[in-house]
Amino acid sequence: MRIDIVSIFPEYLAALDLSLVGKARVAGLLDLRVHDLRDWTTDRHRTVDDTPFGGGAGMVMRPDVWGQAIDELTATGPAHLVVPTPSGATFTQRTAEALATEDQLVFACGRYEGIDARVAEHYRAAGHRVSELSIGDYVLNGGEVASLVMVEAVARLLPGVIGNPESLVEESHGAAGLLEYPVYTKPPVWSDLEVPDVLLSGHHAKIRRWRRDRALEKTSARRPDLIAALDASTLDKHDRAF
Ligand SMILES: NC(=S)c1ccno1
Repeated sequence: MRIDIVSIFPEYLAALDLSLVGKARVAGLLDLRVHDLRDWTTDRHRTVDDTPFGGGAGMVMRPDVWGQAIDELTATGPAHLVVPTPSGATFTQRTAEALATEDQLVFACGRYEGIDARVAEHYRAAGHRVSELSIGDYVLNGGEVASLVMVEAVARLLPGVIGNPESLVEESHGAAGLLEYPVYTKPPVWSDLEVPDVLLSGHHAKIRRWRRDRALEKTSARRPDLIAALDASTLDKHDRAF
């Protein structure tokens, strides 16, 4: 997969050189490129914004500059344009799974009051998939942090990035559709708190059942909406599997 991220603060994306995503790039599992939007400007001040039509506070990012950038970055084939915005559809694990199947993602990091609406409109009309996505109901100063979040969520799903793909199944919001059960490691007693006996029993069926019950318990308490979204067959599968 190729991922392009365009920003006026490319250094914001330096975190993607680190840890699992950084290792995946070095290993060739992910072709991730970060670009400075100002490289597509043509004036001496490298201007990327202007005042909003209709008035109002702040500045709007110009469509012509974004158009030059996205045209160049999508020239090699069908790319999915992702625009992080608080007015977008909610980004979830299911969204990450869908984006992880794409050949190329282009993240357009808006700043100021956002990107001229015609950019998304133009690329939809040109046949590109365009997703305006929000990582939550709050406002950031730009799309860079949201892009970091979404790129990490997508990249970790790519083959070879996570050491043990099995761990993707039982983690929160994974295939099981639940929040993850509580996890423990050595020492067996810490701060007068003991690890649950069943986890020390070596009885794998009981451990699976205990984990399933804790996952259901936690999900029911914290995210009853996820329980409601599970169809009966999934819940039944939980009973059969644990
Ligand atoms: N909530 C999101 S994705 C966002 C982007 C910019 N500001 O907020």
